[in-house]
Amino acid sequence: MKQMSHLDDSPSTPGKFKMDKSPYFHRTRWQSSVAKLAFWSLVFVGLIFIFFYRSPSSNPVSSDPSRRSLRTYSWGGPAWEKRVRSSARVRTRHGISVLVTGAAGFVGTHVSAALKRRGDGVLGLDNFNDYYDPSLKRARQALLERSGVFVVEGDINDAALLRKLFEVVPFTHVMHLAAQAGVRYAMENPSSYVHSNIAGFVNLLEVCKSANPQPAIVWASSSSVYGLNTKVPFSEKDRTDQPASLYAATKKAGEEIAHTYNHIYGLSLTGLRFFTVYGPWGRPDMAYFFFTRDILKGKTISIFEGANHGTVARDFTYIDDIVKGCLGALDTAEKSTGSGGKKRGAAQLRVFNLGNTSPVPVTDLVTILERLLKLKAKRNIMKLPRNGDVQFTHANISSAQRELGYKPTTDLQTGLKKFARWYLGYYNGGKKAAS
Ligand SMILES: O=C(O)[C@H]1O[C@H](OP(=O)(O)OP(=O)(O)OC[C@H]2O[C@@H](n3ccc(=O)[nH]c3=O)[C@H](O)[C@@H]2O)[C@H](O)[C@@H](O)[C@@H]1O
Repeated sequence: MKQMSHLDDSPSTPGKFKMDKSPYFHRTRWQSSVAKLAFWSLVFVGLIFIFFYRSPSSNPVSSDPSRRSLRTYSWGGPAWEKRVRSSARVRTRHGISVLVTGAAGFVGTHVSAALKRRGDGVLGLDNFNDYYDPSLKRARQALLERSGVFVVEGDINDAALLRKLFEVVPFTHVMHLAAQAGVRYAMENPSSYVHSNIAGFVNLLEVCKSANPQPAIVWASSSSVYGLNTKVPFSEKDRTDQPASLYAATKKAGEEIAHTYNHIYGLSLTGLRFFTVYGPWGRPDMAYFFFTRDILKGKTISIFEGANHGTVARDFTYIDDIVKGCLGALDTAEKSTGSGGKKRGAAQLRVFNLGNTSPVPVTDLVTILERLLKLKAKRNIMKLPRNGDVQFTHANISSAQRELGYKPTTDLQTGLKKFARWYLGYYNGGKKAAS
């Protein structure tokens, strides 16, 4: 055995074997081992340094959206609680107190401002993730702060934070708009959709079902749940079991999850299927927004078309109309029936289309933008990629009209005019183009 281990240790040249016995050799070998160890340690440390320095995700917690909940947000303390309470304070006799998730988002900002304007109590919550330029979210936050809405920085996956908020304020309603949006991005980062639209939603519902009193919840579903449905206009009764993107699948899952929490815990739940919402303070990942940016920059834009040059169209819906639909849903939401996590009776469960009822081809959208910006777009017509997009959407809104008093009044031309005016103002006459 000894010989074996000796052999294992020894260099392969037999001549050197004898020298092993010399004390001098021991010393030099020890020194050279230390030098080798030091050398390899340096190489190792260097490699680690290069890896972290060069890696685009040197801060994996903040740059991987699926792990955003691991980000630590600071909240709590008497001053913080005072701000929460004051923001959520109802200022009219029949007002409601609403927790708006995704408040620094496009729809969230508009809905929060509208609620505040009419005297309701509003508290915002947003994780300010970097799916698109967070400075736009900060600007929306500043706007809300000026009108008295405090936006708490935190994630809907943070149960302790949500519980704390309900401890401080007995919210009558939750307007749940926080989500991972965007149809095409779902192929790049699927887990962020599961994280926000499924795990986050369940976490929120868990806290709501245990709250006392339970709030009524209105939340954002999507027109994308109609997926490959070909029956037009889309009615809430149509099939929604053929989603064309993971985004759509997570929104559809949300509708099923809503059913479960309504059934088991008596939570009052209303899902709103938004149809391609656009307008001032919009989302830079949406076509009308980045078409505007690229036309101003003189960059070519890709316009999708269906098979055999088929028209791709959307039922574009203006933000102010959507806001009215959201307020209508909140105002007609019945109370949840459960308490202490137990159902006491049947509760309301609804789903509504909020669209414009007049689909417009994407090519026409570009023509309107050209007129408004007084510039010719460089158009590249290409086949609709197989990455989640559907060819057209068209809402039947009779249900929302009847039950929410929803009545869209803004056509695409008028709405885009308001958007373009905002865009040019916000980005300094188009000189400072959106990133
Ligand atoms: O209605 C909805 O539920 C959805 O509306 C939008 O999704 P989408 O309608 O696809 O909106 P855009 O991404 O702005 O696309 C608008 C139209 O432009 C087309 N498009 C998009 C990108 C592009 O480079 N070229 C192009 O022609 C799309 O195919 C689509 O017809 C939102 O991004 C989703 O978050 C939302 O849930």
